[in-house]
Amino acid sequence: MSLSSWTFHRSAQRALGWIQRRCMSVRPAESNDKVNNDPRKKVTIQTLKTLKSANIPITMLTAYDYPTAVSASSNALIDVTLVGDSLAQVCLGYTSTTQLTLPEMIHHARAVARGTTHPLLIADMPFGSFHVSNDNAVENAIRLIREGQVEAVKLEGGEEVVPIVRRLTRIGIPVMAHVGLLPQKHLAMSGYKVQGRSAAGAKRVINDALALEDAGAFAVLVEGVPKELGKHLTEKLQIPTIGIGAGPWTSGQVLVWDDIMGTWCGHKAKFVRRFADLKTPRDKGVQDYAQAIRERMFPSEDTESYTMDPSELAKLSD
Ligand SMILES: Nc1nc(=O)c2c([nH]1)NC[C@@H]1CN(c3ccc(C(=O)N[C@@H](CCC(=O)O)C(=O)O)cc3)CN21
Ligand SMILES: CC(C)C(=O)C(=O)O
Ligand SMILES: [Mg+2]
Repeated sequence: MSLSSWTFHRSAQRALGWIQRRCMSVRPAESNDKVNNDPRKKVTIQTLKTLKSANIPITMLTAYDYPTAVSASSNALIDVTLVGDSLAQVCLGYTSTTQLTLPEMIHHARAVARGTTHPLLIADMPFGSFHVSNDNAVENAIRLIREGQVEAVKLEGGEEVVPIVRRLTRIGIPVMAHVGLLPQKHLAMSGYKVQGRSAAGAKRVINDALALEDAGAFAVLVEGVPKELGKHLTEKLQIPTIGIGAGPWTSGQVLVWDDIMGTWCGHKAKFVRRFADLKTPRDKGVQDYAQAIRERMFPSEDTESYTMDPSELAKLSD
């Protein structure tokens, strides 16, 4: 594609996106003027801080490919799109997130980036991509930004990842921290268990979160903790908290795409709410399609087939 037609293509795409988004829903009217009611307006790290201070819940949803990214961008209500390493399980069929590689994450992040408009775009740093050394963590975070085309990275861990978070934020890579239940540690923890139920456990999570805020994290994701701890952390931290299984009082909430759509067939955690049931109509679509072929009901001779001019057809048997 030539440079001028490429430029035209991009600006036409942008204009089309603008028109589409203008036609889509905006936030409820009762929200105040701090809210991003303008779907053309890009959500930034500053937006998230403003939302926390205005006490307006931050909305975050995972996406793993172009169509899910387009859907997550389809109205102004979603603030953040996360290319979570849950990608491993819900999209790639691995048994855990520890099996996901950095090239796989980059491949999906790029696709999500192509479909993302106003939401802030964040990718998880996969297991092993930030543990070997600080230099290696920086290299891999740069790959996610440059090749994966995301705007920030998220990484799991407490005090042990503070030096990495400090290094990344200092060189201008925004970091979302992730504390509480850490799925990448399921092997060491013998499963997925709610964290911080005891006072001592809760203090560990609080100290982790405070250290990560001090290291420069712009927000902290809090997974699988009692609701009281979710509230306490949100009050104690300056930066926004995004909860998943952390109760209703965090600065925002996140869930996995397939969990809200009802298409995930594996274990359903207590914190999951299905907001749609797409599995039933999806599987019925497959069944109806196959059945129509078997019964020679597809394709229709009239409306779904091409025709040949009869005179040309006659020549075939000459
Ligand atoms: N579909 C899906 N949704 C997710 O939220 C998710 C993934 N996959 N994969 C990556 C991680 C793994 N996550 C998980 C996995 C299991 C539990 C879980 O079974 N929790 C128990 C806690 C029991 C307890 O300690 O009391 C539960 O029953 O809710 C929680 C989070 C969250 N992430
Ligand atoms: C569950 C969310 C928080 C996540 O980290 C993921 O989707 O990988
Ligand atoms: Mg994750």
